[in-house]
Amino acid sequence: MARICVYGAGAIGCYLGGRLLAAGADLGFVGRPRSADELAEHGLTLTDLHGGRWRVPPQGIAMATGPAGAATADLVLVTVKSMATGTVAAELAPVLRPGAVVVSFQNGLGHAETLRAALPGRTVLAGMVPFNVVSPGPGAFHQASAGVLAIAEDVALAPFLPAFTNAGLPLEQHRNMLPVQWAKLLLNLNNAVNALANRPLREELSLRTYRRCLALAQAEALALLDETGLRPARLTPLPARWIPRLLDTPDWLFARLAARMLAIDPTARSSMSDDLAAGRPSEIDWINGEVVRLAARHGRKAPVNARLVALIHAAEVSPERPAWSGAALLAELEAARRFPGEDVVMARHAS
Ligand SMILES: NC(=O)C1=CN([C@@H]2O[C@H](COP(=O)(O)OP(=O)(O)OC[C@H]3O[C@@H](n4cnc5c(N)ncnc54)[C@H](OP(=O)(O)O)[C@@H]3O)[C@@H](O)[C@H]2O)C=CC1
Ligand SMILES: CC(C)(CO)C(=O)C(=O)O
Repeated sequence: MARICVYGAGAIGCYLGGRLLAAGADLGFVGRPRSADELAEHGLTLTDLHGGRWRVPPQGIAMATGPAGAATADLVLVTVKSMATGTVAAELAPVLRPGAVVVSFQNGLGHAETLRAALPGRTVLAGMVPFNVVSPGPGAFHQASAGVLAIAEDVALAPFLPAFTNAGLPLEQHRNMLPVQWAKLLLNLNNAVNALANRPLREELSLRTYRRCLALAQAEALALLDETGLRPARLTPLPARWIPRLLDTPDWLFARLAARMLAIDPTARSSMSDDLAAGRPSEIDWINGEVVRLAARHGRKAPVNARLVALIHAAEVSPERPAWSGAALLAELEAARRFPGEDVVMARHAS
């Protein structure tokens, strides 16, 4: 049986790894000592929004706290945050078997390229996790929204596909992952809005002022993508370019038109919100920062996304967790859009 290693035992790693283990996969984790202690005490309990529940007892979990845990793997799923990709690539390089396949199941772009550069001779593929995972308690991981895992098409995946299918997590293969990754990134532009709002996703997305903040960030990114000729893949019932208009509809209409977008566990927050809550650096430079870099490459500016980057960096070092009202954040982003050259912080966050 093919051996799988999940590198990074956090929300996504524990959920994917736990589901695969529960379906009988030969799988081990590489994670931090605190994650090893958590899983050794509590095992894994996986649940999903459809009422599914899977249990892996502590004795069924193999967890290494260093790269040696990946040495025998045929498939490595990289599930660390963006800033850790370079370190993981360097850690994998001396231990990974020559024929091993590596998949980046991370948000943002370019992680597969970073891993590939450090891992010559291995197949490195981009993947995409569309759903949210929350941890309601120690060892517990809950899939809080729907979606199908996406991955770059490759013949090297064939031996691993049954394990994912058996686990109820089939892999949808895509010939070109870049449009898929950009479509996910457009949705992830909400991570910053959600983190600044300091509210659960469902509550935040139910309020038009926050949705209009997201619409501004998405419209800016979509205009740049249009210029480069990149058409984002369709991950939602509506094509990506219509979503800003949908976001701008009144709350009652949005609730009717976008029921699927609001089908999220009421406690779920974006992974960026979780990062701020835990005092960890965020992935803002790999999400909204990617839009700012795209603009710069084309001699343009992306002032709305640049402002979100600045606000999140400020929140990362703020002693108090900001909780922007929708109106204040919208005014801030509108001002950034209207006066792109000026670095003025308009409104202060108001609860
Ligand atoms: N959470 C979610 O709902 C979703 C997340 N994603 C994306 O998935 C990726 C993973 O996110 P998420 O699971 O939330 O992240 P987490 O922070 O929950 O998990 C990552 C884990 O990896 C650990 N880690 C980091 N570096 C190493 C290393 N060198 N060796 C061993 N362990 C390491 C981290 O420890 P430490 O914190 O100490 O560094 C942490 O425990 C991100 O790119 C995220 O954007 C995508 C869809 C949804
Ligand atoms: C699933 C989604 C879009 C929102 O939770 C996400 O990717 C994240 O939180 O990072």
